[in-house]
Amino acid sequence: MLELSSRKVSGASQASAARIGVGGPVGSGKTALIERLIPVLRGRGVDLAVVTNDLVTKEDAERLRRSGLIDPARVLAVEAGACPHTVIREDPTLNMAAGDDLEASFPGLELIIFESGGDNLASTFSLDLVDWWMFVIDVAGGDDIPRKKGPGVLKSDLLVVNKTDLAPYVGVDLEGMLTEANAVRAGKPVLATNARRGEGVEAVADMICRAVLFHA
Ligand SMILES: Nc1nc2c(ncn2[C@@H]2O[C@H](COP(=O)(O)OP(=O)(O)OP(=O)(O)O)[C@@H](O)[C@H]2O)c(=O)[nH]1
Repeated sequence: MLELSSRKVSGASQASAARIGVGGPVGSGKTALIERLIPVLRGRGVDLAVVTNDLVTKEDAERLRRSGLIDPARVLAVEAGACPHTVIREDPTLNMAAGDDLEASFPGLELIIFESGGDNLASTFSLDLVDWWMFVIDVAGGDDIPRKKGPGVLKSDLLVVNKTDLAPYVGVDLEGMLTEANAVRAGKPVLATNARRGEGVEAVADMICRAVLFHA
């Protein structure tokens, strides 16, 4: 804890990496979206690293390390061991420490992406951990998800509706779902993606670059 406090104090005089969260229900496509974002952001010159959260394994971290998209040393895993939101909201100490380790190992790091373990619609990130966070839902989860107004849908800085390609197969009116999502979020951004094919990922990267990294 002492080390974490020191980082925050010293952070005032030295640039530290922006920290963003990626949350959402189980299987909505959080890792798939991150796999798509990594090359797009790196292509724009963003120096980045990733912290994954899983319940009792390091599955997502191992998947990213094997992907060839990023130096495996830039991917750290946190095992939540409990409800995933506990370690991104109630007590994010383990994640903060993982972020600090990455910053110590990679001076000049500009962005750290924290992927939450799959959770429910009430999941949110502590702003002690991240500066900005997105919530990823998917079309196959049902077009009523925005209407249910869970905190993840309402409070996230960006809502991503993923798996747009599946809409015709699960009887979802994608345009209607996006309209409802925009309505419940009262002006906060909503983007649609197909992480399998990479569609919509540039727009997500644009938002990160503008809203978080303050790139022109
Ligand atoms: N058709 C389609 N499949 C997708 C898309 N995005 C992800 N998937 C698939 O959905 C499944 C779950 O994707 P993941 O990226 O593992 O989802 P996740 O949210 O990280 O999952 P957890 O970490 O277990 O919560 C995988 O089989 C992906 O290939 C998409 O846009 N379209």
